[in-house]
Amino acid sequence: MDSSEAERMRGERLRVAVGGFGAIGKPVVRALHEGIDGLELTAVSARDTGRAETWMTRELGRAYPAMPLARLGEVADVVVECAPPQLLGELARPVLEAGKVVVALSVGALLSNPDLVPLAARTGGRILVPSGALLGLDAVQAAAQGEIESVTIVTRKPPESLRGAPAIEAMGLDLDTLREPVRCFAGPASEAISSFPANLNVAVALGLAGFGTERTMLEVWADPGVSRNTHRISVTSDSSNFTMQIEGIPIEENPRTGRLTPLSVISTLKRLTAPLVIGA
Ligand SMILES: NC(=O)C1=CN([C@@H]2O[C@H](COP(=O)(O)OP(=O)(O)OC[C@H]3O[C@@H](n4cnc5c(N)ncnc54)[C@H](O)[C@@H]3O)[C@@H](O)[C@H]2O)C=CC1
Ligand SMILES: O=C([O-])CC(=O)C(=O)O
Repeated sequence: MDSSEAERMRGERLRVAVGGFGAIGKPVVRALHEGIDGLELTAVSARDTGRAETWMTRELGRAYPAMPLARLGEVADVVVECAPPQLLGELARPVLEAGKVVVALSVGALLSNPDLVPLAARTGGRILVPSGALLGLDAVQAAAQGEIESVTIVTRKPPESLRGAPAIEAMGLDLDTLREPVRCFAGPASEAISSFPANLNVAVALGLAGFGTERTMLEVWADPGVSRNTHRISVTSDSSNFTMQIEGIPIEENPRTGRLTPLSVISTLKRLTAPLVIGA
């Protein structure tokens, strides 16, 4: 970050761009449009620019500039990544090369782009991972400053929210006729993401928060008995043992994603400039 960038971080408004215009991107764009202290929305990126412009004009009364993911870093200090996971590198590399900030939602894709963290370390860029659909990453990170003995996460999802996952297709599971819960995965978080690239970012975020994705143990259930994306996390460590559960209400437009996730991004954005930061 050069001195003019540093000045902007201190005094001027931070410029924010949003890459991906779906279940997470739209509410985040709306919140930035409605106003977050110290932040200014400068651009968005969508697969279908025309549709995004129509949506913004209808819903917000103006269309913010739309541009390709790889160019968002040219017009923003902070770029929110909420696009399909295979596009994380394309969006993040130029932002990090410029020493800027990526707020990453496709956390699982950090594992298949292992150059991004060293790139950020070299340039002074930063990758911020909101807690997203999860909870308690602050406590897991604190416990990791001591000795963690185990971290487990058991995920139960309504069958509908697992539709399209490669693992479900490989199992030949008919999600429409499930009567009983079916376990679709058991193993380390690091191995789950290739089978569920759009469903288990939370397990990778949990792993990265403390015990490592290879030691963080995950079970995934397609459960016709739940209507919410449910994650139950248990941690044992030399400072504390804790168990946490979250039941996320799926977003209608994209039931793979819960309502809390865009709110978590908005909260992360607010904390970029807030004078008081809780749970930092
Ligand atoms: N960390 C977390 O807790 C969570 C992470 N996620 C992840 O966040 C990411 C975004 O999730 P959602 O908003 O729910 O997905 P979504 O599928 O609703 O939205 C993604 C958007 O990106 C757009 N897109 C596709 N190709 C593009 C391109 N070349 N350029 C620009 N935009 C393009 C799509 O048209 C779509 O509108 C996904 O990777 C998802 O797995 C989702 C939920 C929770
Ligand atoms: O909403 C959820 O359960 C989490 C999710 O999709 C993800 O981690 O990608």
